[in-house]
Amino acid sequence: MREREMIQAISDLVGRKELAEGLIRSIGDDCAVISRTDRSVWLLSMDSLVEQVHFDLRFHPAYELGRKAVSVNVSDVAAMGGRPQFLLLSLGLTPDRDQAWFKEFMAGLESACREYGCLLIGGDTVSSPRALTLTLTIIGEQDREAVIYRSGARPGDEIWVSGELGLAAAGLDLFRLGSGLEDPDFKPLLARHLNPRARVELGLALAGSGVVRAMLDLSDGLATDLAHLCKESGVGGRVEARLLPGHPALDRAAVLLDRQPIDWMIRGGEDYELLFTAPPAAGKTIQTLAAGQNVPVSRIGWIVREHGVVLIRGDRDEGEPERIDFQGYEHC
Ligand SMILES: Nc1ncnc2c1ncn2[C@@H]1O[C@H](COP(=O)(O)OP(=O)(O)O)[C@@H](O)[C@H]1O
Ligand SMILES: Cc1ncc(C[n+]2csc(CCOP(=O)(O)OP(=O)(O)O)c2C)c(N)n1
Ligand SMILES: [Mg+2]
Repeated sequence: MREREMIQAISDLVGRKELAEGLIRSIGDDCAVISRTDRSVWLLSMDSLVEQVHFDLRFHPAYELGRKAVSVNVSDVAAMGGRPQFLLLSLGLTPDRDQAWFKEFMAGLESACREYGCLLIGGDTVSSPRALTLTLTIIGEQDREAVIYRSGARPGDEIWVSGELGLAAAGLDLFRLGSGLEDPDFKPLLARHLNPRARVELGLALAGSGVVRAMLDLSDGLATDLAHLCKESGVGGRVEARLLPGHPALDRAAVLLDRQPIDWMIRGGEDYELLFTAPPAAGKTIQTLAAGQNVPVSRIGWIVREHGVVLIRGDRDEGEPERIDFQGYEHC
């Protein structure tokens, strides 16, 4: 059974029940949404990092791992346009982790918490015989009306993405193959895998703007995450390859490793950028707002009525369209 089918089965099982009092959104978005006050809601999500699945301790320093564990969780709150507030941390510690490692890990975790303005308020500590596991629960908040769901995209919307795509996946491949690790040009790629940052301020600004119809964060890669957004919205997406935001180092790494940059950009995963849709008239507002945050944003395609996610290579009219739905990272 695949990861997607498993989550669907879980959702079908518990989704049959009526929404409990105060529950606004359960399984299916980046966070569950629960009523907080008349005007505001809590946003809740959890993400695990598992040794050998999400990180390799041979090249992942403890400090950066502590930061990443926080950032990937905070990113799910940013994806709803929320403000991160509290964290719970469950540690499954293997016998090979010494005190120096643990101190560095906690220093990284603490620095990220400080940066995002959230507090660690509890958790659990257990032993794990083989794989180190780091599971965090994040709690954020936002005004009820400002929360941005995956389900709001409408035909005619433009599709936007923050930052650049594919860097973390390229960095991971460099680490795996032990290539180019001393090359200063590749630093941004390696750093993006080890220590991504969540786009909290941009998410908040987009939520405040009122012009964004749907949003999520990119963890599994554009091909999968845009498919999630489209499925939840009951629409399809068209993406133009030439509009995807890359990075000069991606092209160099692709030559070195004999890979295609576009594969990293659409299938690689762990970008932790925001993917969102808005009507064309909102384009100016979005550009101005992102410029104010010093975050690049790119319009990469548009939403259509017909289901499916299609990549257009070459020009809009003559490129061969290619279905890419759910071609990103999958666990099972
Ligand atoms: N084991 C599970 N039990 C209940 N809900 C789950 C489980 N795994 C995933 N989900 C829910 O399914 C949705 C998709 O999960 P996931 O793909 O991990 O989201 P994301 O990529 O944003 O972290 C989320 O709403 C999440 O809360
Ligand atoms: C050692 C190692 N191998 C492979 C990967 C690549 N990888 C692992 S999980 C993942 C996708 C994102 O993780 P996931 O747990 O699916 O995050 P979520 O969608 O739940 O937020 C990727 C690209 C990695 N980061 N480290
Ligand atoms: Mg997410």
